[in-house]
Amino acid sequence: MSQPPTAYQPPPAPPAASQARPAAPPTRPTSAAPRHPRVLSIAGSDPSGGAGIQADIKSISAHGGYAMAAVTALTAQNTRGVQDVHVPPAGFLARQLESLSADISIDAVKIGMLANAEVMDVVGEWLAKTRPPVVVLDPVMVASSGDALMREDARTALLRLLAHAHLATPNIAELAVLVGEPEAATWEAALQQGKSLAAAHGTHVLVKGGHLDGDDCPDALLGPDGSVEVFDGPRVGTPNTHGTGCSLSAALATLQVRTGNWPASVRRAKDWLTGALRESGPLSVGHGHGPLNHFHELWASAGPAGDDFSRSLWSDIAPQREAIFGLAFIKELAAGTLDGQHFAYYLAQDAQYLSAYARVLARASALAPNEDEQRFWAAGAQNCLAVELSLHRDWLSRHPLEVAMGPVTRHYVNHLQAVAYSGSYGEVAAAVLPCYWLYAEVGRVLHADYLKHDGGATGSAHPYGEWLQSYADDAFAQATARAVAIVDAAARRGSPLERDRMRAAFVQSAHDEVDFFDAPRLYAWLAPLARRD
Ligand SMILES: Nc1ncnc2c1ncn2[C@@H]1O[C@H](COP(=O)(O)OP(=O)(O)OP(=O)(O)O)[C@@H](O)[C@H]1O
Ligand SMILES: Cc1ncc(CO)c(N)n1
Repeated sequence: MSQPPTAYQPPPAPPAASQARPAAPPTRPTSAAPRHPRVLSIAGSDPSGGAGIQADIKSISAHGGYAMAAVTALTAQNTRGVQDVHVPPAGFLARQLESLSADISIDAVKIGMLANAEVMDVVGEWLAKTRPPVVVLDPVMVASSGDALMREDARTALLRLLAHAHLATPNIAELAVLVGEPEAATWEAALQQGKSLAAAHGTHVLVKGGHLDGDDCPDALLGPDGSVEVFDGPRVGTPNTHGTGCSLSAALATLQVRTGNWPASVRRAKDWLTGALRESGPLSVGHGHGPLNHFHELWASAGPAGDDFSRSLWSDIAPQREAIFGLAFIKELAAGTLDGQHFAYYLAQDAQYLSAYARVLARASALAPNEDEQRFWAAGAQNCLAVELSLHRDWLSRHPLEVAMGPVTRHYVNHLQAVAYSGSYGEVAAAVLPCYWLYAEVGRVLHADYLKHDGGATGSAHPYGEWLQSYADDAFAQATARAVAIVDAAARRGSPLERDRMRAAFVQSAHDEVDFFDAPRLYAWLAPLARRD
């Protein structure tokens, strides 16, 4: 049997000591590898998108390749099984393949479902002429559902095709058909069959343990020289195994262009596949064997879309939001029964806080990536100083109490200043957000409550009515919405690590907001000691 056509130089014989687990040499120099390998899938169509060319395109793309597809057959199938197969004339497949090789450099080919011997021979002839540097043959005969995808009389044509492949990836059943033996009942028996196939056809064979029982799901790479390398992996408890073989072989073809090393390609592809099985649940496709999540890595690291990030922040601080409305300070403020000393302490601390907060907003303004956001934060800083401080001074003039910065205010301000000093723009924006957002929320709820109970009266009956009325302010609600949108935009631009830091800064500030409302209960009694005349 002739060696498959390949672009690489034959490797030197491995030293005797490494005979048991030889490291396969690179099939091509990595430095020559294209940034986006151009990978052709020659396979059948699975309209449900989990197997066949649809899976191959996703798998190639997930590994950074440019995917192409020449369709060998149309199947009518879903996650429950294959209902029908239509095979277009083999001559037209030949036309597709010729069109591609006439124009495009093909770095790797993955071969999947070939419905009959004529189709196999067309592919074999094209491979013999084109000699792509990487050819992976997945000898698709039956799908996970057990439905036959290839007629038995095509077996010999498939064996002929093996001569053009660098790697074959049969499952246990397909392996048995290829070696002409009964299906292996054990992993060891499967390895023996893989060894003899690799030796007989001068190619690498990946024996896959997917169809065996056990907690593990090993695969093994058998070299034409008798080498055996086993790749352990956990068995993922999921019914979503539709297209595992297609996806694995397409990933291997793509990775091999980059690594030039089959064991390295198998290790990476297997780890990726395990993750794709683990993360398959959220896709919710069909009622049978659902598809894998080909893009689980990309989607996990992709920036959150729209307002997804701020929504998740808001739900992260659900306990803090609940805690605020359970505080005696908030309940008594709403009811008008709050101790005047507590209220005065709160106002005095708020004045202290706002002056420090204005500096942190000024820092956000300094870091802002555009003039719009620069202006927004600068206006916020100005507003804190000009409007809110004067409001509090008016109140404080009627509640003459001046205290030094209390421990809770100090804690909150320290956190904000630390982020302002060393954090990114996104972190600063996230750290200042709870002050806007929780204040707006508390204002909205207390104001609505106040209107309900006092019927929108002037507030003379309610000792804090005037203050509560000023609390819910449309302009402030708008500024809050803008701050939320800014944080979402920063999260989209940021890395996963930065988003984690933004979240941590945000949650810490929300904690501090709760404590801030609770501080009068704990520290107002100290205030007279700090009174300055
Ligand atoms: N439940 C599982 N957990 C982890 N890995 C699995 C699981 N099932 C299959 N695999 C892995 O998926 C890959 C494909 O193996 P499998 O034996 O299922 O191939 P196949 O039968 O050709 O696939 P297909 O179902 O697409 O025809 C192998 O790497 C195998 O180890
Ligand atoms: C088109 C096609 N190819 C391969 C498989 C094997 O999973 C399938 N189910 N459908």
